[in-house]
Amino acid sequence: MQSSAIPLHSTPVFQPKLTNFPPKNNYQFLFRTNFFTPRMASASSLSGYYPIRSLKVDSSSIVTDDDANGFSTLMEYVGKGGLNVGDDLAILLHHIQYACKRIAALVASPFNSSLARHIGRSAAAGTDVSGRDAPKPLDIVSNEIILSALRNSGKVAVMASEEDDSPIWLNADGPFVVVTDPLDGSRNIDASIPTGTIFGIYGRHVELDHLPEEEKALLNSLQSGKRLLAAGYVLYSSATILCASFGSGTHAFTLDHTTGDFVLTHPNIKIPPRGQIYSVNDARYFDWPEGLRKYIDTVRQGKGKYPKKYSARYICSLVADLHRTLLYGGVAMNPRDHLRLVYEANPLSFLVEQAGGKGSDGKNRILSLQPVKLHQRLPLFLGSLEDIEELESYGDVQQKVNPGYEV
Ligand SMILES: O=P(O)(O)OC[C@H]1O[C@](O)(COP(=O)(O)O)[C@@H](O)[C@@H]1O
Repeated sequence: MQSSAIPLHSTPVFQPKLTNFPPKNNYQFLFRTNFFTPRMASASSLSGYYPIRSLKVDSSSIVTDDDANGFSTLMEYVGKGGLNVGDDLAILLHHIQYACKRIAALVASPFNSSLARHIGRSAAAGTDVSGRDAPKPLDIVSNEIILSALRNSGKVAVMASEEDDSPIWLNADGPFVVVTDPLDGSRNIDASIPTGTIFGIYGRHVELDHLPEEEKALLNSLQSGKRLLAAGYVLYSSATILCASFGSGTHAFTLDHTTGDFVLTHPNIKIPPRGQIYSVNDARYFDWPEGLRKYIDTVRQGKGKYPKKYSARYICSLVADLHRTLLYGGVAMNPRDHLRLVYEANPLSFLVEQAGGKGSDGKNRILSLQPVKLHQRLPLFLGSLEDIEELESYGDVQQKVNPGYEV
């Protein structure tokens, strides 16, 4: 139980010095935030971590409240008074959360469109960035931020990112492999619609250590979702929320901008077994197979197993659509081959399962799939256990017609 004595922080009011803005020809300011900059964090610089050990945690020992403050931060939660995930993973998380605070600052910055133009020009030299799926400049910047955080952690052997053609080999001694979509939903960014970062963490396959770098980087990145040690997303919205699982429940932490800490606000999220919301781009209705059409027609008329008329909600930003689904229940889906197994479907299915829900491609459990290609795409259905099972019972729910859409 959270203590009711949550301290109220006074928000500092900064007087902008108008003469300083915008800074002249210098976009570096966008990378600076008021948060602490971790360099190479070490176990001794992060108080209270036990030496490295496996991720088997005793959830009965998890401390969710800090006596002094009435809340616990992400780093306290994973430290020795909480989950005690071990030094290596705690250090890695420290760097990932810092990277996400930088991305949060970037997407909320009044200058991000100038940055987009600036970086867009350099990225465009010799490259066609006009296509719908072409990386947006903020994708590229976010990718760089995550890459530098993982490198600085010293704990990552390989990073595989949706933004890169191939995985990047970082450190032969790094115990972890990180897969990531650094900025999902970035097509929404110019309208300030929520976006998110997704990440999954695996152990490095030591038995592959003898292989050439390129080969072991790829094989380490193609691990089945069943092997995830931890996964998470960060939602950049009216609040910045880091939602993570280390294999013992799904927990969400909200960024307190006054302290720079992610504070535990949603311990042990349990997705309702039924929701009353479906989330899909239903302009695609006429490209859907019969089974999916029937399912949606049925639930929106209140004729499904749950006799309520379902409502539609679709942000078109996977992290935001999933976050709502975790809290309110229902189904978030993209029935066409669009979302990526490695960077999106696996980490998010892990979180959903840890919250008691289900992640499916319409036929199979996502976490049981063996990725064969790094950028493999598939239909994705995430949500309440009973809703997903009902949807799967319609059989024919994967959209095969995928013409590529203009918006
Ligand atoms: O165009 P659709 O099929 O509605 O797809 C929308 C989905 O695509 C995404 O924008 C991801 O696309 P990208 O991986 O190409 O960025 C999700 O955030 C969103 O859920």
